[in-house]
Amino acid sequence: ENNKPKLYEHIKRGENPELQWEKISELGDGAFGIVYKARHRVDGRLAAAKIIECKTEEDLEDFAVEINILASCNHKNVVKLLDAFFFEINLWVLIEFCDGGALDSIMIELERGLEEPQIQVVCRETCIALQYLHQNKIIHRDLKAGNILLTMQGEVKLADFGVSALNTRTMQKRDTFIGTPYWMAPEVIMCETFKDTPYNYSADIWSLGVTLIELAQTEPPNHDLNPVRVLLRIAKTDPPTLDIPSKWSKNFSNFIARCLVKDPSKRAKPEELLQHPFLSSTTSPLPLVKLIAESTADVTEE
Ligand SMILES: COc1ccc(Nc2ncnc(-c3cccnc3Nc3cc(NC(=O)c4cccc(C(F)(F)F)c4)ccc3C)n2)cc1
Repeated sequence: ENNKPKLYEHIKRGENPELQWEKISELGDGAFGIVYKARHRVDGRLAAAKIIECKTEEDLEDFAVEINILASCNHKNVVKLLDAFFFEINLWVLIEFCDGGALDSIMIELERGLEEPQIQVVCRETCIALQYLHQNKIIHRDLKAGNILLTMQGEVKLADFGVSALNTRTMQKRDTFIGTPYWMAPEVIMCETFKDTPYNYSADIWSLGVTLIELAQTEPPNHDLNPVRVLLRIAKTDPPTLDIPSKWSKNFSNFIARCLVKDPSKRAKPEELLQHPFLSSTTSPLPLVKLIAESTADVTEE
């Protein structure tokens, strides 16, 4: 049908990616395929290349969703799509390489959390990224330190290594199994029917608040509970706070409190947060350059 070409407008078909991109090393083995560090054979650009085996056209459709999201993003704080190929049942997605790695790996490497000036820079850049995504009607849905990438120059780039693309598929599949609507609660109807309700966007702001606690303490609140218990606990208890508030500025604690508001309609928006005193004083990426140098230094020493 005529909508096919539109869905795949960013995916090159019938071209062998290996003629343009050379695999250098393995970056990780994701749930849906291996990710390599790759270099462009002509201009030397570095990329992270995810190679996914697509057995059915449905698989391809799922991942095309992610590629369309990435292709529609053009912002300094969001990872950039460099290339996409579908060749011999393999889908290749190539993203600009961020040489500082993800923030959770940096904290593991350094065996400590970030200092407040470093958290301020990450927080401001991530708020700007969220504002951009929300303006483009994109909800991240999986914001955490593991999805925030750094470069050696101290740039902050929002990524999503999860299976968000597949989630949409399972979401659609889930929708069909959601059962007859007569017994459905209003908020479930709201969530399923008006995907663009402002409340869905504000879920990313809650996740930002939890991510800030993770950056300060290396783990998110309730990390010691099993996943089922956590769901009940988040829904039932008061919003989490920093374990030792006296270690941090009042502005930091207050910023987190504006994100971790249980009523989505009362939760802060990116615009408000960017005016908050915790962020207004930050300008230079310098604190992050120091952090990345330390963490990559450790790696080279090994
Ligand atoms: C272990 O050490 C390192 C060192 C450097 C890096 N740098 C790096 N730079 C860029 N990408 C990656 C990466 C690593 C593992 C898996 N995927 C990566 N990037 C990537 C991301 C995506 N997709 C997204 O980030 C994405 C998908 C949907 C939405 C969005 C967003 F909403 F944020 F725009 C973002 C697709 C394909 C790839 C290869 N890794 C990683 C690990």
